[in-house]
Amino acid sequence: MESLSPVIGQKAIFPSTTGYTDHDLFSGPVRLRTVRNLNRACRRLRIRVQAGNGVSKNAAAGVGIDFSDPDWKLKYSREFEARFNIPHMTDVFPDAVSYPSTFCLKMRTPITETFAEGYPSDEKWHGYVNNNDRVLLKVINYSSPSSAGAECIDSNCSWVEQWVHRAGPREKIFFKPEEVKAAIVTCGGLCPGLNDVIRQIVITLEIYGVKKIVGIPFGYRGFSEKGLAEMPLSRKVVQNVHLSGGSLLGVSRGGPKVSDIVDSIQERGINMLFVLGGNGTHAGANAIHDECRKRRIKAAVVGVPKTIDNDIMLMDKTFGFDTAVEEAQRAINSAYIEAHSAYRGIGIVKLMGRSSGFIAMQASLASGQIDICLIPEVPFNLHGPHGVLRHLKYLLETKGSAVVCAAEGAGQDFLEKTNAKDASGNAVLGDIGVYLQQEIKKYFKELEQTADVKYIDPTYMIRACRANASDGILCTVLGQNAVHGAFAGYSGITVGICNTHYVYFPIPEVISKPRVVDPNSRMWHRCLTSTGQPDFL
Ligand SMILES: Nc1ncnc2c1ncn2[C@@H]1O[C@H](COP(=O)(O)OP(=O)(O)OP(=O)(O)O)[C@@H](O)[C@H]1O
Ligand SMILES: O=P(O)(O)OC[C@H]1O[C@](O)(CO)[C@@H](O)[C@@H]1O
Ligand SMILES: [Mg+2]
Repeated sequence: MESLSPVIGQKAIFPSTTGYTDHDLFSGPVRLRTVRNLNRACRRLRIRVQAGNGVSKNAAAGVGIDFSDPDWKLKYSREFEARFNIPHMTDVFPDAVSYPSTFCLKMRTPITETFAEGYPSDEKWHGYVNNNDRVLLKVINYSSPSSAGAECIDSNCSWVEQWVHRAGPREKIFFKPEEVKAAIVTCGGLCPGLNDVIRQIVITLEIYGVKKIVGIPFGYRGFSEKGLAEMPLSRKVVQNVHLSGGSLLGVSRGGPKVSDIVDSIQERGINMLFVLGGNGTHAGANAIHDECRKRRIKAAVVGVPKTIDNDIMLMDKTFGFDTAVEEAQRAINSAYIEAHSAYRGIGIVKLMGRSSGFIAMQASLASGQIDICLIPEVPFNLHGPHGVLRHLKYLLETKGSAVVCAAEGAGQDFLEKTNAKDASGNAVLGDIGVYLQQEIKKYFKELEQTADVKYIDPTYMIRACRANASDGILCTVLGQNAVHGAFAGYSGITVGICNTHYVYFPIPEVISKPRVVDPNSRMWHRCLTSTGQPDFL
């Protein structure tokens, strides 16, 4: 089929031409100077958005689509359906046999040891999800490309429905529970909720009747490193693990080649693999899925996206993000109290967020204590008449104190590049927090003005904690749905929440690029409104 999607995994997007309205920005009392600055911000933001914001929106728009074709919408929908098709075991094994699901909550007979009497099932139970059920990926019908945050396919912002697969238990399953050996692995950095997801996967597997469940220790490394033994898992083992942060199984970056991982999967007889991690981990999971197909191994590889950075495409949020934001507020509050109590105090908080400023933006919004929020997606000047330093001077003169929240990926252009990489190949970033602290001190020293600068770096504290209630629930649903997806015979998929519903995505679609804050989104505009910060360009 002719490719109609402009860029795989990327929607064709027309940028807003107006950015935001005066009403949106000036709904609260704003100082005159700030109004002037915000006006300038509007103009500059507009220019920047049109220039592309890193992701060249204009360049992506309409590429490959013949809008003069009266059927272009139909073709786009078909192409979309194909892109978001979720790989199934029957793609490779057309004769794969299905069985009535052993997941049936209505007939609560205890799971028998052997299923010798046949699988428990209840055909009248309406708790299953039909394979043809779909969830709408985009729910806003933008009337114009100039609407804030508009993501359009054509220049009229025509409405084209985009459906993705609904997650949940299916009536037919493609694995006999007694033949399943399920493994769980957690990779990358820590994230609140890892233990909650592990727990739910184990509990749900047991409900299906699976007896062989193991944890692979310390991420993908656990597949190859000697001395790292599988950890047997059961409801009893995981019962209370969600009460603490971290990962029961341990995490790591780097590790063996995909072919070595698949060798190990074959040797161990694993036929269900649940992979908890971020974009790198999912790239690995997809490669494992591909390699299993190549070798004609009947295995289901299912991901559960984990990242406090919230940088995974297409989903409302990833688990752990809410908790990280909540924890981040504690650091912001401390910085605020320090700054507020000091004579001409300035507090700086650096938060995680390698390429996405979601934590910094949301924590700034939630706390209401931030005067300047700096994120990787929005460039800024430190020096000069419109720079951050000049604004800090203004804040000290008018408010007496100021608090800055910076995402770790912000302002990297100011820092010396080292080309250093971590074990997974991720760039090691310079410390923007330390740099800001130094530059602020220098600036006020040169002005011969007092500035009491306090720097807080709560980095690991915001992700090493236990999941909060909302993340706990999200983890529960995602963990359960991961198991349902595997039993349904899907592989190379990941689970997510989409417009409050739960869905399965093919892995490549969610890792095609990092999800970033759209500087033209209502949320970033709300953040600017809340902080009152000007454009720093
Ligand atoms: N393209 C890839 N193909 C195969 N494996 C990969 C790929 N990228 C990363 N990995 C593996 O995935 C694991 C986790 O990757 P990484 O350290 O980048 O964390 P992540 O999953 O992106 O999570 P985080 O959000 O914490 O960064 C590592 O073991 C790494 O070797
Ligand atoms: O120090 P570590 O464990 O490599 O993790 C740091 C990284 O993990 C993340 O939290 C998730 O990718 C990033 O924001 C951060 O750069
Ligand atoms: Mg990553």
